[in-house]
Amino acid sequence: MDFRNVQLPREIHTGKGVLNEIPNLCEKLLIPDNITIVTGPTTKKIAADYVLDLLVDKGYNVNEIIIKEGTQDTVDKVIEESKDSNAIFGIGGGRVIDVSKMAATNNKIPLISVPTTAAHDGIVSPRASIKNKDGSVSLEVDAPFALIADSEIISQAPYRFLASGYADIISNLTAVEDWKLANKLINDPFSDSAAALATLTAHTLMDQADVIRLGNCVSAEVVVKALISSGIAISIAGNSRPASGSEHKFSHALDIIAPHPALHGEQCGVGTIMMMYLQGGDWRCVRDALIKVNAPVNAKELGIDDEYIIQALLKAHTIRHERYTILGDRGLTYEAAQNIATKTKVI
Ligand SMILES: NC(=O)C1=CN([C@@H]2O[C@H](COP(=O)(O)OP(=O)(O)OC[C@H]3O[C@@H](n4cnc5c(N)ncnc54)[C@H](OP(=O)(O)O)[C@@H]3O)[C@@H](O)[C@H]2O)C=CC1
Ligand SMILES: O=C(CO)COP(=O)(O)O
Ligand SMILES: [Zn+2]
Repeated sequence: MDFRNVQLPREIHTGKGVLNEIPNLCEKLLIPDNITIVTGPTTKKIAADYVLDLLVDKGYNVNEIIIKEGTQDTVDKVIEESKDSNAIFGIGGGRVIDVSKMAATNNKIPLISVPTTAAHDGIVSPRASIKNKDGSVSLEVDAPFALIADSEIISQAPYRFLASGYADIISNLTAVEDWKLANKLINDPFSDSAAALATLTAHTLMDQADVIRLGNCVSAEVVVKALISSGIAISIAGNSRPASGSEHKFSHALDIIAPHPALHGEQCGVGTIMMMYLQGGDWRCVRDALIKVNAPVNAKELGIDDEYIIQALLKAHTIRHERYTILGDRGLTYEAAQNIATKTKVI
């Protein structure tokens, strides 16, 4: 029999002001004495210092590490500096949370994920993306032990992050189609329940564009809950297949090629429009939903030159080559790439 461990967070707290629940949560989770907070220079002031005071008031010894990069060197530094800690709090954006996930997994201690934006489903998934000389590598890690997502803080972040999280969820639509294709063509293991959850989450958000565009606490909570569902779909699948297909390959390629890449979810949203065109789906409907939430739908709005879009389309199939998608083994010709991007109004 094939046993697999599906890892899910044990505690999920979302809503306005949930940061204040952190001391009681620590008590409930029986976290003993020493806590490491990993944060960034901006997010330190937005949330980490506040949490640090709450924890110190509760009697904890707290060590705060401020990181600026999501590289292996940074991970190694956090592993070393948190080796005597009983838990890590990752308080910040995706980079901070991924470095925290890596360190917590390595040191076999629980990670409490405290996102300050809802820009992608990495806030809760058992994956970490670490930068290297070839761009980045996506690694399997322990899922966060708990998630504390304060919708007030998340709604006060620049609106762009929320639209990015929305687009990252919409990209589940093409990811799942790619996964079905790979299952039919090369017998790639497929999970009906993970695919159904990922697709349902994307459809639910498609219908909620008018709520998201308001950028308030309710919008933040709707996106956070969708990101949680998507992260759970990844946990059930045991890999990122339900949430990452050809559109993510395009975004990963842009991260390598474009001199100034846009946000992860923004790029995935534009990739979804083009890959859905290739898959024969209703790409106009995806485009309309992204326009409604003010997410980028073309090269200009991404702030990326047309030529980099074409180059990323040409490179996309080489990223994580073993993951079969609509791009096939050989990828696109220059003419096909140009045609897809033009037809979908991306360039
Ligand atoms: N694990 C996974 O499955 C996934 C991981 N990723 C990874 O996540 C990273 C991208 O994450 P993302 O969150 O977009 O970006 P970053 O974590 O890089 O954060 C971008 C900037 O936003 C700042 N910031 C964070 N929160 C706020 C806030 N509330 N108000 C104002 N500024 C804020 C950060 O501050 P500060 O300088 O303090 O950090 C940083 O300067 C990449 O490394 C990517 O590879 C992407 C998708 C999935
Ligand atoms: O971004 C992700 C899901 O939204 C994770 O994707 P990757 O596994 O391609 O890094
Ligand atoms: Zn993503």
